[in-house]
Parts: sequence; C-alpha cells; structure tokens
Amino acid sequence: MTDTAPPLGGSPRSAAEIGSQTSAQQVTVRAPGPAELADSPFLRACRREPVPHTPVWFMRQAGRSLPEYRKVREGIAMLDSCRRPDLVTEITLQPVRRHHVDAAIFYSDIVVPLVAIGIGLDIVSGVGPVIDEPIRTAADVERLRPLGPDDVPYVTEAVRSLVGELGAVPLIGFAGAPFTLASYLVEGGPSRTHARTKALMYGRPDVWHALCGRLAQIASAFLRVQVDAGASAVQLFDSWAGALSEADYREYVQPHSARVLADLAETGVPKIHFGVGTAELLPAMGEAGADVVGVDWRTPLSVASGRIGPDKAVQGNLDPAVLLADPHVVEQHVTRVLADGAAAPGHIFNLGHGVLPETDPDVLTRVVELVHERSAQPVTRPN
Ligand SMILES: Cc1c2[nH]c(c1CCC(=O)O)Cc1[nH]c(c(CCC(=O)O)c1C)Cc1[nH]c(c(CCC(=O)O)c1C)Cc1[nH]c(c(C)c1CCC(=O)O)C2
Repeated sequence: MTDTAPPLGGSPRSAAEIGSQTSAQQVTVRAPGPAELADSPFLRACRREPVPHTPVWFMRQAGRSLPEYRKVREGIAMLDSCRRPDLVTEITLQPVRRHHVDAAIFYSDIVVPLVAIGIGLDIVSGVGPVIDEPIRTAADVERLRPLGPDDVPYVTEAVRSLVGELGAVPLIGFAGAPFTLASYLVEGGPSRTHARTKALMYGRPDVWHALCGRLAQIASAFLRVQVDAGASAVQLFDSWAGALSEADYREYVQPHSARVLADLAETGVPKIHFGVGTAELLPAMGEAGADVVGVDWRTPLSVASGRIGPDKAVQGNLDPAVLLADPHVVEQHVTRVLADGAAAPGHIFNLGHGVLPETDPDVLTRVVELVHERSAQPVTRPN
C-alpha cells in the first residue's frame, strides 16, 4: 500500500470529516461521511432501505483462510500484529481487495482491550485466548480497570488509516460482549460448557454483575474509539450467549449488552448484535438495542426475522462448512439464504459464524459474485 494508492471505493474522508474532539468532556460530533459511503449497500441494508444488491461480508474474512494473511503474519504473534497499525490496515484490506466484499471488518480480537488494561493473556495457536490468572472473585474483578482511548492509540491510528484507504467501503468496528468476554476471563480459556462462568453467574450474582458492568464499560469504550476514528458501523459479538436460556440471558446478560449498545446510540452508527446458537434469544438480543441481528445457520432467516420483528434487519446465515462442498452445492445454499433473507426488512449476507481456516479463498470470492448477481435489482427506467 503506497501513499498515492487510490482509495478502494469513492473518495477518502478527510481528517476533519472523521470527527473532532475538542476536549475529553465534549461529545464528538461526527460529520456525515461522503454521500457514497452513507449510500453504500451495506449501510443502506442496516437502515432497511432498498439496495441495488444484497450486501455481503464474512465474519473472519481477514485471517487464516488467506495466503497473503499468513505471509504478512509470518513470525509475528497475533496480539503483536493487532498493535501494528500498518499490519492491521493491510490485513483488514486484504479480503476487500480479493473478494470485493461490501464491508471491511477491523482486524483485531475481542481480547485486545483486556490486554490493553493489563490483563495477562496469550493467544495460543489453534486454542484461542488463554488467561494467566482467571477472574473468579470480587477481588479479581477489581483488576479490570476502565479502558480509555489512550490505552489503544494503535486502534485509533489503524482505523484512521483504514477509512482513508476504504473510501466508500464501510468499516465495521467490533467488540466482544460482556458474557463472551466473561467466559474467557472466568474459565481461563475457551470452554465448551461455560460451567465455571455459569457457576459464578448463578452462585454469586453480585460478583457476576460487577464483572459484567466493568466489561460493558470496556466493550463500550473500545467500540467508541473505533467509531470516533471513523468506523461506519459496529458489531457486538456475543458468540457464546447461546449457552444460556432466554430467561437467564435476560436476567444476567442482556442489561449489560444493552448498556454497551445504548452508549453507542449518540454516534448514530448502525449496531449489529451476533451470537451462535441463539434461536431462542433472537428477540432478546434485538431488544438489547441492535439495528441488525446476526443469525447462525440453525434458524432460517425468515423465521429469525419473524421472531426479531419488522424494525430490525438480519445478517447471515450460510453454514461456513458449506463452503467446503462442491460448487453446485455452495450455489444452492447461497440461493436458499438469499431467498429466505428476502423475507426480512433488510438482509446482509454473511456466514452463520466465522470463515473456517481451511476454506478455499476462491470459493469466498465466488460467493460474493453469486450474492451480487442473484440479488441485483433491475434498474427501473421510465418508459
Ligand atoms: C476463538 C478465538 C478468539 N480469539 C482467537 C480465537 C481463535 C483461536 C484459534 O482457533 O486459533 C484468536 C484469533 N483471533 C483472530 C485470529 C487471527 C486469525 C484468524 O482467526 O483468522 C486468531 C488466531 C482474529 C479475530 N478474532 C475476532 C475477529 C473479529 C471478527 C471477524 O473478523 O469476524 C478477528 C479478525 C473476534 C473474536 N475473537 C474471539 C471470539 C469469540 C471472537 C468473536 C467472533 C467469533 O465468534 O469468532 C476469541
């Protein structure tokens, strides 16, 4: 990427357009981006407006499925790469260049803000985040101090550089939601049952709510840094919330996720809320304050949209494993997801969860083409 390279779509935003912060107390006023960006199919779909074609992007589109990603990451630890704005910019742009997706997602990880406030952890290859000293008591919770913009200057720098490069292609910022972050912190690493997390939640609701309150502040501040630097939308990942019943989700989790999303309201950016195995939680996740609800492959989009209601768009929901099948099978499934998504008031095509590392990148490019071709609205011309 050179300084003279043209932006990927439309014109880059100037620093003045990105927003200005006159003092720490004052609210940042975001001038609207270029009309082309606001009018992009992705942002139009988030607002449930008519689109020229269904927008498509993929969770984990930047990452291990791409040879160019593996090349730039060679010899660099995952968390170190997240603190290098040059690498973050390059890795975030790679899938946009290659697949022509309708949105970029910021390359980082849900644990980056935890590292930034001094929580000792490592990302172990093929395992996931592993925490040095798990958080299980009221005293442990005290170790989670609030996150401020100065804790993550590399995020601000990378987002600013990206919005310039991306032009009319929206950048999605993201954070992990309190439950999903709590699960890693309490378990000490990835967990299938979330047993220790639930033990704390049911056994010590006071400690649980204190923990999630702090994680809500951290998630909210992490998202705010990305939006203030120019991200056009945010996605709050509550990947593991599907482990809970609806009643428990509403009691122990929803208030904290709702606070994160409410904190973002004044920025005006669309908010996507996603989890896996959340068929029973979809209405509650929408009510947490999302504009778009992410749906996994278990629930047809038409059913999901019926549950969520007409005032929210849906995102999803091709099974990532389908991409490992023959091309005609991929095509059938893409067509089915599009047909089902047409029942919703707004549809953003995505997978039901992240791209599997063994996915052939050419298949992803083909899916983008298929989604664009099959969903294209004929231009209506006066007679
Ligand atoms: C599961 C996991 C986490 N963190 C990690 C893992 C994977 C462990 C492994 O298999 O090696 C570590 C990780 N996170 C990321 C990478 C880079 C390579 C890659 O996965 O493609 C790696 C190695 C990027 C990321 N990690 C994340 C993103 C952002 C979201 C996106 O791109 O969709 C990226 C680029 C977000 C993330 N990070 C985590 C969760 C639960 C989420 C939310 C999304 C989800 O449910 O998968 C925790």
